[in-house]
Amino acid sequence: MYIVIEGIDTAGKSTQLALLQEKYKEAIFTKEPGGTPIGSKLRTMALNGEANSNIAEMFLFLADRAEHIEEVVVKNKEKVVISDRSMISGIAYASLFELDKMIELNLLATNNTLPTHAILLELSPSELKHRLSQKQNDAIELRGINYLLNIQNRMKETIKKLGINHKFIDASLSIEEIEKQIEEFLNGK
Ligand SMILES: Nc1ncnc2c1ncn2[C@@H]1O[C@H](COP(=O)(O)OP(=O)(O)OP(=O)(O)O)[C@@H](O)[C@H]1O
Ligand SMILES: Cc1cn([C@H]2C[C@H](O)[C@@H](COP(=O)(O)O)O2)c(=O)[nH]c1=O
Repeated sequence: MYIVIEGIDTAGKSTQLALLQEKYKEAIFTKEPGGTPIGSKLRTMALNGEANSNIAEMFLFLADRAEHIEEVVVKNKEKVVISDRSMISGIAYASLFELDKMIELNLLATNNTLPTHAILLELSPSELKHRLSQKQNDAIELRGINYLLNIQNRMKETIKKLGINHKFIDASLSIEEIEKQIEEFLNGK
C-alpha cells in the first residue's frame, strides 16, 4: 500500500500523520520533499529559493520525487508506506506550468508509480485564512489565500484525472472525526 496524505499548507497533514504513526507501527513514514538523503539537500535548495529559474526549481522537486519513489516507495512495496505529500502536490504547486505537462513530467519521474490511496484534507477559504493568521508564514504561504486555494483545486483535478483511489475530507472537522474518516477509508469502508 502506498498511502499519501495531501493538502495545502496548514490543512492538518502533520496532525493526522502523527495519529497514524501511533496506529501503523510497522509502516514506513516518509515525506516529499526530503524523504531521502539527496532529497533533504534538494528540499533545502527548493524551499530556500536557491534557484533563480522557476523551471530549475520545478526540476528540484522532480529530482527529489524520482529518488524518493525509487529508494523509499518501490524498495518497500511489500510494506505499508505512508507519505506526507506526493506527486499530487508536485503537479499542483507547479502552477506556472500547464497541468497536463506536469502530469507527464511527474509520471516520468515516478516511473508511473501512483499512490494506492490518497487522502486530501480540504480547507475552506475562511478556515485557511484563520490558520494562516495563527502562524509565521513561509515564502509559499506568503503567496496568499487565492494562490493556495488554486493549488487545492489543482490537487483535486490531478487526483481525478489520474483516477487515483481517494477520499476528500473537510479539514475543518474535528481532529477526531478526520481521524475516523481516514481509518474508514483505509479499511475500505
Ligand atoms: N481538524 C483540525 N481542526 C482545527 N485545527 C487543526 C486541525 N488539524 C490541525 N489543526 C491545526 O492547524 C494547524 C496546521 O496543522 P498541521 O501542522 O497538522 O498542518 P500541515 O498540513 O502539516 O501544515 P504544513 O503543510 O504547513 O506543514 C496547526 O496549528 C494544527 O494544530
Ligand atoms: C512536494 C512539493 C511541495 N511543494 C511545497 C509545498 C509546501 O509549501 C512546501 C513543503 O513543505 P511541507 O513541510 O511539506 O509543508 O513545498 C512544492 O512547491 N512542490 C512540490 O512538489
